[in-house]
Amino acid sequence: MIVVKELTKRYGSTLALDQLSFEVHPGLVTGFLGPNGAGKSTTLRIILGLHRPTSGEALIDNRRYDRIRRPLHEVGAVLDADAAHPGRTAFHHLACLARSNGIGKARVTAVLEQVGLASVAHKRVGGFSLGMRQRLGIAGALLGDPAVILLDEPVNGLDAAGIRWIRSTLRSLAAEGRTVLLSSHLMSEMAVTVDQVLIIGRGRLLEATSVTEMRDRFERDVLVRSPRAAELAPILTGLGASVTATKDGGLVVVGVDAPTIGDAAVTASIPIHGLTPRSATLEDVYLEMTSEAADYRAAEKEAVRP
Ligand SMILES: Nc1ncnc2c1ncn2[C@@H]1O[C@H](COP(=O)(O)OP(=O)(O)OP(=O)(O)O)[C@@H](O)[C@H]1O
Repeated sequence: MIVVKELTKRYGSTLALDQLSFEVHPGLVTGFLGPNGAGKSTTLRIILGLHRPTSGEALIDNRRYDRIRRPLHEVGAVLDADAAHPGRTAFHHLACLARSNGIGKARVTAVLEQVGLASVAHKRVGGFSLGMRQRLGIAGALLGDPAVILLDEPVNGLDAAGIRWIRSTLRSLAAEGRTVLLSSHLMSEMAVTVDQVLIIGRGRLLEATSVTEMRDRFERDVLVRSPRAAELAPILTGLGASVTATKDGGLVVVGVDAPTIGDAAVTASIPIHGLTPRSATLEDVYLEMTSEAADYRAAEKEAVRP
């Protein structure tokens, strides 16, 4: 389990993290989302002891990363798909990593097998596609069989097959009881991959919830069109709906679903000309949540332009 407690990080005058707190639980895939510059990489780097927080702390199973004696056995991370030297073979790259952590070659062979790179184990990394390099990164993260796995933007630039592979790999790692945290700035990619989402903007936590909860919460309304809308409205209100008339004579109905509205109209012999359920996509919700933070960054970049 990862616990982030009131993390604040300043880079000079930039407040990258502002009292950020959250928990990441085992057995689930958790997405760490936020627009560019929101503070995701900074947070991951602090969790991994690569940056020092200005204040607050990040704990992995109750310890700071720099207090963990055999880190590769407890935390596996992929921050950059290009971390491996292009002149080395996949096997050599992993073998070096393994040796420095007291891990044997049999484990190297096993993780190469696990990520589907066994057939190219002795090929140079320089000739690998992004998808293969990403698999190699994950193989490195899995070397020590860690309970916690952190990935920074793992699906960035991958093709559909690569994304599908990452998704199923992360799901099975979580199903084994591991804590899996991955960052992304794209909700669309995360919606089908993660169970939980942590959304940040301007270094602050905006939302911590499950994907299912987020979908339910933001299910929107039904747009109803009827030549006798004025008669239909009180009937729907009587069913517990909240009904608002639009300027062009439609009804926006919240609280009852489209079939219920249709049935009520038939019972009252009121003709219906349109019945449109409108649910926000997770992407809409995410963009709405983070728009202020994104605008702030865009404005900031605009301001420094010559
Ligand atoms: N080493 C650094 N020195 C100065 N400022 C930094 C440094 N690292 C990050 N920042 C700033 O801190 C803020 C958070 O950056 P961070 O890279 O953590 O965001 P992010 O959410 O990972 O963004 P992205 O999706 O673009 O990678 C940004 O304003 C960034 O410019």
